[in-house]
Amino acid sequence: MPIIAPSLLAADFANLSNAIDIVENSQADWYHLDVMDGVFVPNISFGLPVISSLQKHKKKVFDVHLMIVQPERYIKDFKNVGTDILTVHYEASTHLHRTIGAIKEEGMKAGVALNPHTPVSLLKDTLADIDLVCLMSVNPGFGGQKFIEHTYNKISELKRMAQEVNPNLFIEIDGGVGLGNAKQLVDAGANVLVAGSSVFGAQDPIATVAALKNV
Ligand SMILES: O=C(CO)[C@@H](O)[C@H](O)COP(=O)(O)O
Ligand SMILES: [Co+2]
Repeated sequence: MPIIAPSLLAADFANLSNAIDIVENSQADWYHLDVMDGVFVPNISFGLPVISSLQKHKKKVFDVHLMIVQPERYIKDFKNVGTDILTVHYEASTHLHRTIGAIKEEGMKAGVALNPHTPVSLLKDTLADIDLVCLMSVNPGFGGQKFIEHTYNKISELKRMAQEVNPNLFIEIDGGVGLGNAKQLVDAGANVLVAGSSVFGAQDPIATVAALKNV
């Protein structure tokens, strides 16, 4: 069964306690928290103070997706607000190997996200040290976008690479994921599905999470 990580970007920010209830009372496994700085991506979402407030109410895992420049500057800060898995973008990380090490030194799992245009082969020399690869299946910055079909090829290639050096790798798909493509993504090798609008935009978010979990 895939890990389901609802993205709070699609939740009602005036009613975040409802979003917490949905994650905690459903078969969701992780909170996916999209942090955007308006520089790496053309949008600004939320940051440390909001995540700190959520921390007091959560029991499940915080999967933080940093869409910011110089993510290495904030590793300790995200640890301090309860982050379990910290994902930085390949494209924003000049010294990726050092950043991965620094995340792990803080006791978090280390993730690397790839934009749709970034080939998975670029992770050849770091894959053994990474806990999670987040394949962006939309251009980062916004929820509710159309899934990019080429992602299936990237999943298969990454799965092949991981089988050799890191068979427990989390292969996370982020963007445009819903009931229409979840099974095909899992069949291709994904084991973590991020779902924003397909969960929080659904009539029954808890039932939608259950359906995604049981594809
Ligand atoms: O990181 C991002 C967008 O940049 C995602 O996590 C979105 O929040 C996913 O939203 P949906 O495509 O599922 O609506
Ligand atoms: Co994300």
